Amino acid sequence: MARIELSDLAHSYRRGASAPGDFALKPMTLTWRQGGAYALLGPSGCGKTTLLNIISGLLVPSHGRVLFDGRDVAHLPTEERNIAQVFQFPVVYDTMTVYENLAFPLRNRGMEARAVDGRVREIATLLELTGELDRKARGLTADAKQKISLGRGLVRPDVAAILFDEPLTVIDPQLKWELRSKLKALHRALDVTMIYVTHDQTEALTFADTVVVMHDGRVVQTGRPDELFEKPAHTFVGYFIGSPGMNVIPASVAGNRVHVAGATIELPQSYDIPSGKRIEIGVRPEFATLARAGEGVPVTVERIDDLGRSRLARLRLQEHPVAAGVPDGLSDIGETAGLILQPDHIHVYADGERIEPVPASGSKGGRDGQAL
Ligand SMILES: Nc1ncnc2c1ncn2[C@@H]1O[C@H](COP(=O)(O)OP(=O)(O)OP(=O)(O)O)[C@@H](O)[C@H]1O
Repeated sequence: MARIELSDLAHSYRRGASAPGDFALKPMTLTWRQGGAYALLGPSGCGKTTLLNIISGLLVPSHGRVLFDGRDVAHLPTEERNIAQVFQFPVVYDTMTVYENLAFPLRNRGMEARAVDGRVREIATLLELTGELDRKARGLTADAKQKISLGRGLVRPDVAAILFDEPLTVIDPQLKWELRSKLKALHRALDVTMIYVTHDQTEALTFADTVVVMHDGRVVQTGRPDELFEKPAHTFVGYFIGSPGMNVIPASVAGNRVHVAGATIELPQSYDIPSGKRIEIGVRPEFATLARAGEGVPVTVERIDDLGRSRLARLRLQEHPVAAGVPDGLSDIGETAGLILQPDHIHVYADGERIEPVPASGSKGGRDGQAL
């Protein structure tokens, strides 16, 4: 078990890389605490696998250090890092029984037979594989094989961390729910650091205590699922998490006043707006409400989606798409309408980064690296 620190880490697949665009991973400093359940979340191509491969030892970073409990392992191969990995597709020995597959990583490390048996049965119970232990892996379904792969990843009691790379991709949707909650329970039972890579926000938010959101080779936010929802640190996080995502609207902000499309909204706090940056406000559809024309910010109605228990308006604010709730009593909605944004749920962004309101005390904190 280990605390994993990535210190000034960056990676480029190109030789002589210098421009930011050359880097699959831009410089980052992160600490993953022992025993945490982490999800590494981001769209395809944002650098998740690159980061995971650097932690596991499949890739040597072009810059920076990878510390396991303070020891630099950046140049050590996977076998010397004490890491367990579960990949997208099952890795099982078809000719072995389920029991032998689960026992393999333990026997390989010279664990004595009685301890192997105890551990294999413990993991089999947790994954509900006890009834299958004597069956050959060959002939099992892809779902069952992936369960064995998960078991092989989880079986070693001595690992520094278990890395999961989109492990539920091949799993039937119904079983996905079950396995995800099982993984969460296993995490609690085994007290091991788990890093779970996914591009699926539901998987990330239901599995992890801490979600690390990546975008374009950078970590744009780390936080609890509710923090990512309530205070997206970057417009990308607001947009990527939530369904539909956060509305991002160009605006001008002065002190505690937001000016958008000719309307003015007073915010509960003031902002120091940096000059020369793109200023936007972000507000989730949950805190945006459709109103009659003449109220709030003028918008054009594109359509109203009936979601059964509620209605969602798809709007245009000038040329920008916006989603907002429709109050129960509002009917006969024409092409033009108004939009009410809840001031205490409006965030202000400069070049995509969230700006904190001016603190009442006037003190500002600095930040070096991120402790996850
Ligand atoms: N072996 C490689 N050689 C060159 N470029 C690579 C290599 N592997 C990845 N890249 C590039 O690095 C960037 C990050 O890729 P990476 O696979 O880490 O992203 P990802 O978030 O895991 O995406 P996906 O979910 O599609 O695997 C991408 O631009 C990709 O094209």
